[in-house]
Amino acid sequence: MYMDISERKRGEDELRRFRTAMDCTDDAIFLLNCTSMRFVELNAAACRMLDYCREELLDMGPCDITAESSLEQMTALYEHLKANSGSSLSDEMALIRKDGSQVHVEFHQQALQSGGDWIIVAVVRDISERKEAAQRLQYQAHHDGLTGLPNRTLFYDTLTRTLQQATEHGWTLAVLFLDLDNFKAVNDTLGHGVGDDLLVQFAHRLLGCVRARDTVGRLGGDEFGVILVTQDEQNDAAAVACKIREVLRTPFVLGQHELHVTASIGITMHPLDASQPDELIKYADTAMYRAKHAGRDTFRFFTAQMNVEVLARLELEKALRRAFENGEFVLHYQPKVALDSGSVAGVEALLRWERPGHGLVAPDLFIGSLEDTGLILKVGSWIIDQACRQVGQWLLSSVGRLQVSVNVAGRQLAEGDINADFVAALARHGVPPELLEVELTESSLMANTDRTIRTLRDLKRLGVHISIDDFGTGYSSLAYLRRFPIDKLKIDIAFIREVTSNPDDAAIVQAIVGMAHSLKLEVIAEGVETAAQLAFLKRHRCDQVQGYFFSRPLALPALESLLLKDRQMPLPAAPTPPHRKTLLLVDDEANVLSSLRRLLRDDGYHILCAGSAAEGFDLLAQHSVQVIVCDQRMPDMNGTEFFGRVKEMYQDSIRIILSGYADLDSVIKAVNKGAIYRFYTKPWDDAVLRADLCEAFRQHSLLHDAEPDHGNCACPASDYQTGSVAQLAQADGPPG
Ligand SMILES: Nc1nc2c(ncn2[C@@H]2O[C@H](COP(=O)(O)O[C@H]3[C@@H](O)[C@H](n4cnc5c(=O)[nH]c(N)nc54)O[C@@H]3COP(=O)(O)O)[C@@H](O)[C@H]2O)c(=O)[nH]1
Repeated sequence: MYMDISERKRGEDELRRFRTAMDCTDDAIFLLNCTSMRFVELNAAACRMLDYCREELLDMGPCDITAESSLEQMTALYEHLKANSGSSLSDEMALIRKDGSQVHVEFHQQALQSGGDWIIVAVVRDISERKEAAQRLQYQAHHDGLTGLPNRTLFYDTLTRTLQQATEHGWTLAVLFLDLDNFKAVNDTLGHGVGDDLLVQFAHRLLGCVRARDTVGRLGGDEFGVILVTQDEQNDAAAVACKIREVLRTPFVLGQHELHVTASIGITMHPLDASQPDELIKYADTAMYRAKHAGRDTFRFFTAQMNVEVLARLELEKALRRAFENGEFVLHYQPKVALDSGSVAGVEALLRWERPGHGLVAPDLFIGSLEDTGLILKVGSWIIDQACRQVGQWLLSSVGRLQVSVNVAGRQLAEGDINADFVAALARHGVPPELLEVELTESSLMANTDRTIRTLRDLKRLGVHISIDDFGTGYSSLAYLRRFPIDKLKIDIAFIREVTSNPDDAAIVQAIVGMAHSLKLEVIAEGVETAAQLAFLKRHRCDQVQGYFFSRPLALPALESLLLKDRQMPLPAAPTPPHRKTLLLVDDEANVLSSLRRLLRDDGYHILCAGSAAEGFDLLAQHSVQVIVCDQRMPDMNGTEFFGRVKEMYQDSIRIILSGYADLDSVIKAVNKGAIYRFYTKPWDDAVLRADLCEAFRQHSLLHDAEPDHGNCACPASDYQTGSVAQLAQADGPPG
């Protein structure tokens, strides 16, 4: 039996001719069945392009070789081509080779109907070289061919973009303009080849001075630009400028030449100096010229004030580095006094700098710089060692046991190892740990909490005492502070200054003492300067005080002579016993005070006189006063304001205004607030005033004494009926 196979042979011949024709082109050709989404035919160029063999590709679909499109996107595209059969679609995309690498292609696709099926014919051309060439051109147009840095055009574009972001996010930017000093001489004497090498090496060093997000560009010749996103405005910019100067200290090796090169740097700030890119670059250029005129190898800000500030800071930092090496730091000591006994309970070590040509410099002027530069780590360790050494020497001398507290700065706590410092110093000087105390501010505790807790627990285990300095200013609650193993709170000086006259401060101090004691913590008050503050603090059970009232911080010899003379400090006399009837008269006119004193001298009162409201507050802090008579018009504070405060701080007192004129408004307000018990106008009626004072003391005694006074007043009108002498009387009886 014979079969006619001529038809089949013709078909095979056609297919062979078709494949041969397809293989003749360098473009890859893919035929895809739209229903199966599989390739049904492809040419040798397709296999070469993607590095697959024909059989592998015939087992794959378009999604297996494209980097960017999903099946849904492909299907949608093919539906579009089917609907527009006859028209073709061209685009560029990336295909994935067998090894995962990508090849950039340009393709033309068309949909053809074949029987019941739709076939997509894709002709694909490798355009990698063209793309790379375009990219190369683009790069060359924006980069400096010698150093590879962004050129002026790209630097400008980058600055424009960064300025937009800075405006959106409220950042500050610094633009640095750098020019190599004497570069022309290098070119002229050593040749341009050496000059080029120098520029390349300089560019590398420059890149090492900035963070990844900053931009370094070559603006032309030996001029370079830097864009910095700053956090601390001029300090960041100055720090980078210093770093650049520092990296230039190492000589450049150029062939057989070794060159010392410096740069002049100008700095502008956005938004301070300008907000437009060309202005910022121009001003930085101007500032760079100022740096050149200042002698080269330096930097200048465009704004003169910044130069003053930054240069002064840098000068200070340089001097501080020398100070440590030259042993210019010393410790002074300020006594802390126990309020139950009056004895010196310990001393605080306070850093001082004996700066040549400047005398003794207070720490407020340099502690910040020690922290900024990180020098505080070395100086802080030295302070701990010095304090332990001193305690050890005292133990061996007639001074004997004395606790020393040491301030520890935030950065020291966060980055140093104060525990190791104490372990080493205590051992070195043979000192019992309980004779050392650390003072830490609330704010330094708030940062880096976990590490701080570990450090403080270690210190506590060691036996060193822990005190919170400047307490009350750090917005932390006592509940928060309980996480730290604290022994003592030091109330900030801000609350002590007006503690005797400001009801808020008085209330805060009382609350701190009360809460601290309930948590078994000791309390010390700092900045105590007056007997009144001292009396107030003693009365409100503060444990210790420190301040100029007893002693300023002293150099070692002065402290030792104080300690050896008498460790007992004079405490204020005990307040007037409450059973004595104490009357406070407050008037700025001395003759009024002496008339009143004369009038009342036989009535059995302990009379205190104050010439101002301020003196009145001081006397109130130091005595138990039951009745106060105050003038209304006084220069420092009027009577009603005075009594408004007194009412909050000494609620039991009975308060009487004696006025030469009637400012009825404020008096009525004060009466209604319960701040005033009686109001008299001058001249007063002697008998009435005496009788009323007598009654006021009686009322006070009735309300507040365990054993009320039943009338031992010497006043002739002691049986006088209350109320009848008052021009104005408060509505709801005596305050209390
Ligand atoms: N990290 C470190 N900080 C230290 C160190 N030594 C000091 N300091 C801190 O510097 C700040 C200023 O200290 P100083 O100039 O020594 O002032 C202290 C006292 O002189 C001052 N003081 C004391 N009594 C009074 C007073 O009655 N009135 C008044 N106006 N000032 C007074 O207070 C300062 C002590 O403060 P404190 O530490 O909070 O107890 C200061 O913040 C120091 O902490 C150090 O070695 N390391």
